[in-house]
Order: sequence, then structure tokens, then C-alpha cells
Amino acid sequence: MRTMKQLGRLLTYLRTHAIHFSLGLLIVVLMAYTSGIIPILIKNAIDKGISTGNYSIAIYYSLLILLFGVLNGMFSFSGRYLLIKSAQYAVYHLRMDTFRAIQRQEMEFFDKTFSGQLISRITNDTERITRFLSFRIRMFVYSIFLIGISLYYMFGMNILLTGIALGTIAIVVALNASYAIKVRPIYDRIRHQTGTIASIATQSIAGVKTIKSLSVEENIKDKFSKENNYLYSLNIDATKITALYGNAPFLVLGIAMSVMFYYGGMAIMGNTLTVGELVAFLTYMLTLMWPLRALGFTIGDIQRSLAAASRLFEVIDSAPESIDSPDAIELMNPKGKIEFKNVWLKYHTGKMALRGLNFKINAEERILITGPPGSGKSTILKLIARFYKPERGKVLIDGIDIRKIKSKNFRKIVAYVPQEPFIFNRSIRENIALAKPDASLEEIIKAAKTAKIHDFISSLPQGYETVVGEKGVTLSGGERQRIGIARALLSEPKIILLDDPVSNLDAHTESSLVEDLRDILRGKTAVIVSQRLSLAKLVDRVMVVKDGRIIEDENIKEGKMYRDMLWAGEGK
Ligand SMILES: Nc1ncnc2c1ncn2[C@@H]1O[C@H](COP(=O)(O)OP(=O)(O)OP(=O)(O)O)[C@@H](O)[C@H]1O
Repeated sequence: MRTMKQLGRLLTYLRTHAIHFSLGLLIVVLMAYTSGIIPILIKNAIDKGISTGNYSIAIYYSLLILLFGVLNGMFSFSGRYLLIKSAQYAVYHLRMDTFRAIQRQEMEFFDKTFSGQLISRITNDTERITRFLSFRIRMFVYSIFLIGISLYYMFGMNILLTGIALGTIAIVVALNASYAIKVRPIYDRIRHQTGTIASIATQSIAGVKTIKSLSVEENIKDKFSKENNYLYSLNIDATKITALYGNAPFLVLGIAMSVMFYYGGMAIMGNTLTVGELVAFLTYMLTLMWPLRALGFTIGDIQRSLAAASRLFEVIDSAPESIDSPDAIELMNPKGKIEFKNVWLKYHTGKMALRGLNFKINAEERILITGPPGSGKSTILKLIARFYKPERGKVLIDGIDIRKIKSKNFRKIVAYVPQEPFIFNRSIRENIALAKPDASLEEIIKAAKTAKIHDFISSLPQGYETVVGEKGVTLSGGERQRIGIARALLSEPKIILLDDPVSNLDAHTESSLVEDLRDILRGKTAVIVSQRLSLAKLVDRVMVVKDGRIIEDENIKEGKMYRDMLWAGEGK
């Protein structure tokens, strides 16, 4: 029942190509008919032409065989084309829906799901569905109709020989089905193992600096070699089974044809069968061989392809319909006031990261959140950035629950600069204009100037058009930070959230960024997470978090606690 539902849903993806698809299947039926009729034409050529010495009839049937052969080729081409075209169309939309759904997912989904699995959904699962909708369904329909047509004509000629043919069909299908059952788990392991090897290779390329700095190439090579060895032995196992089963159906066929010869020969002598009919039987056996083999695989594959489809539907269905709630509003002229009201946050691992936080940040106030590692500092920023839903309580901006603000509007008001802004493999201009692709070059330059990265960009050979990231110009940590800041500034946000902006910078780059941040943050509410005291001189207020709770919160100019530390920081 569930399977039929999945199949039905998958077929809805054919949409406008449903006619192509149905026509493709109809052509496949015609193709089965043209294959199934040829042995009968051979029989007539022999019995009505050759045996009676009437050569014009023999030539007539030869021409008919030629005609059906040509038609068969044409049907094979057009059926295949139409089915593949509609399958590709369906899978294109399925892939788009899955990708869009992944993009709509909340942050928690990414915490819980392996990225490799998601990539496999979009690549492997969709590939399997394409194969199912084009190749498997075609083979299934072709085989069933060809077997049906063949049995129909065989019954008309001789019951005993038809019985032998039926027995052969049953044995070959059973053999192939058992082959599929035996070999499939091995192929699954091969696929999984290939993934493991790919992930070791990817990690060893991505982590090359760590590997080289620790001189652990040998260790990584050993791990790779172990997994590679396992893949080798799995492939050998699969080859043994394939070699064994690959020939078994031919043996069965050979035996069946000998038996047919024996009984057929006797029947011809007893005048209950003609030579043409025996030749037709033998031709049927040869014609059916390949569809029979394919059928064994197809039956098992239907279930697996639908399982792939249901994995994709699961990703699609688990994504929220839209990021905004239906009653979402737009915040005009935001002031930038932030408020946490009894906010609790629990990660999917069960970790309670925030425990009942209550605080207010005034418009245009700058605050530094500090505290020991793992205390919940970054989690506070992620909640203001609306990456997670509080377990309990509310986060408000200008008195409005942030969940009620339209996301487009929200992203213009609140900019989040992660610890290591991700640099896409595109030009610097595109990297800065990520959230506002239609931004003019003037706007981009203005943001880059404020982030104090304009001079660096101008010094590059292709300026703003220089491609950065993989295989492009490699940016330093400080340059990445500034590109990230320019990217955030482009939408002129009222609130800016900086997650550990100086953690990866050397002392000199750190002090120049801290200096520049004074200008960058002017007129904005700024929440900065850091353990570096150098940032304390930028802010009006310092909040200390420990174990998900605020343990200190004081105005820097009035408070005592940080004044001492500030001096210590300045003296650094
Ligand atoms: N996505 C997540 N899934 C599960 N647990 C998480 C996640 N992010 C953070 N945590 C856990 O929640 C706690 C608070 O994390 P958070 O990143 O807010 O700390 P932090 O104070 O910013 O730490 P650091 O200074 O080391 O960056 C930590 O124990 C952390 O392991």
C-alpha cells in the first residue's frame, strides 16, 4: 500500500511529460510485439515457403521479418528516448524539490544529518530513480509483454514444448532472483565502502595541513590501505557470485533446448509438430533469454528504487513549508533593541546550552559576551540570528518576537558574521554581494571600504572580479573576516552579531581589526562574542556567561570588574 503511494507520488513528478511517458510505454509494448512475432514469421517462412518449395512465400515472409526487425529497432529507439526524457524531467524536479527542501531546513536538521548522506540523496538516490523510471520500467514492461506474447503463440503450437518453455522461464527467473538476493548486499557494502574511501580521501585532502604538520601521512595511508583492501575483497566476492550465476541460465537454456529438440524431433516424426514450429520454439527460447535475466533484477530493484524515492520524500516532507509563519510581519524603521525573556535552549544531543536567560540590549548599545569555552556564548548569538528555536521563552527585537518577523526583512535587520566566514569559489564582488546580488558596485565598494578591505581588493590583479576560494586566490584569516563583515554590512543592518571575530587572527591583525570595528559598528547594536579582552574597549557593556547562565552583566564605564581587566588588556 505504502509502496503504491510512493510510486504514485513519484509518477506525479512526470507532470507535463506524462504523455511522453505513457507513449514511451505503449511503444515498448509494440516493441515487445515486434520481437514476439518474429519466431512465428520464421515458422511460416519455413512451413509455408521453404518446406513446400514456394519461394515467393519464403521471400514474402523474409521481407516481413526484415520489416518487423526494422520496426523493432525504431520502437526501441523511440521508446527509450521518450522514457529517458520523461524520467530525466521527473528527476530534475525531484532533485530541485529536495535541494530547496534542504535549504529550507532549520539548523537543527543539519546538526542531526550527516552531510555525506544529504549529498548521496541528491546524487545517488536521484540517479537510482532515473534508472528506475527509464530503464527498469522499460525492461519490466517489455519482458512481461514479450513473455505473454511468446507464451500465447507457443500454446497455439504445442502444449508439451510450451510446458518445457514455462519450466525454463521459472528456473531462469528464480536463478536470477536468487543471484540478485545474494549479490545485492555485497553491492550495498561496495557502495558504502566506496563512500568510506571517498570520505578518507576528502578528509585527508581537506586536512592536509594538519596531516603534514603532524607527519602522520603513514598513519592515514595505513587507514586508507585497510579500507581499500576491504573494497578489493568485496569486489572479488561479487565477481565470484557473478561468474557463477552469470553462466547458469545459459546451462539451463542449453538443457531446455536439447529437451525441446528431443521431444520436438519425435513430434515432427509423429506429424504433430512442423519443422517451422520447432525452429519457432527454439527462437523463442533465445529471444526470451535476456528479458528473463533482466526481470529477476527488475523485480528486486522496484522496491529499492521506491525506497530511494521515499528517502527523498522524507527530506522534502521534513522541511517546513516556508520559513515564515503565516502571520509574519515586517519591521519598519528598526531601532535595534534586543530582549531575551526566560530563554532556554536544548540541542538535539540533549545538551541544555542556555538556562533561563533574561536580559535587554538597548538600541545602538555594544555588548561583549564572554565566558569559558562551551558556556553558551555562541548559542546566544545563534538565537538572536534565529538559527534555533528556543526550547522555552522568547527572543524579541524592538519588542517583537523574532519568529514573527518576515525572514527577508529579518535578514536585512540582523547580520551575523561567523567565526570563519565561508568564502565561496566565486569573485570577491559576488562573495560580498551574496545576500544582495543586485547590489551596485558602488554599494559593494562602500561596504568594503567600511570593512577596510577595499585597498586590499584593489591591489589584486582583477580587483573585485578576482576569484577567491578553492583554486582561486587564498585569503588570510583577517581578510576572510573583513570580507565577511563587508558582506554583512551590505544590507545596512541595524544589529550586527560577531562570533569570535579575532580568534583566528595574529596580534597585529587583531588590533587593527579592533580599531576599525569602532567605525564599522557606529550607529548599530552590536553583540560580540569573544574571550579576547582587546574587544572590551570597544563596547559599552560586558556580560559573562557560565554553564548557560549569566553570572555577570555590567556597564563597562560604571562596573568595577572589567575595568581592572581592561587595564590588563591594554597593557597586553
Ligand atoms: N549544534 C550543536 N549541537 C549540539 N550541541 C551544541 C551545538 N552547538 C553547541 N553545542 C554545545 O552547547 C554548549 C554551548 O556551546 P557554545 O558554542 O554556545 O559555547 P561557547 O561559549 O560559544 O564556546 P566557545 O567559546 O568554545 O566557542 C557546548 O557544550 C557545546 O558543545
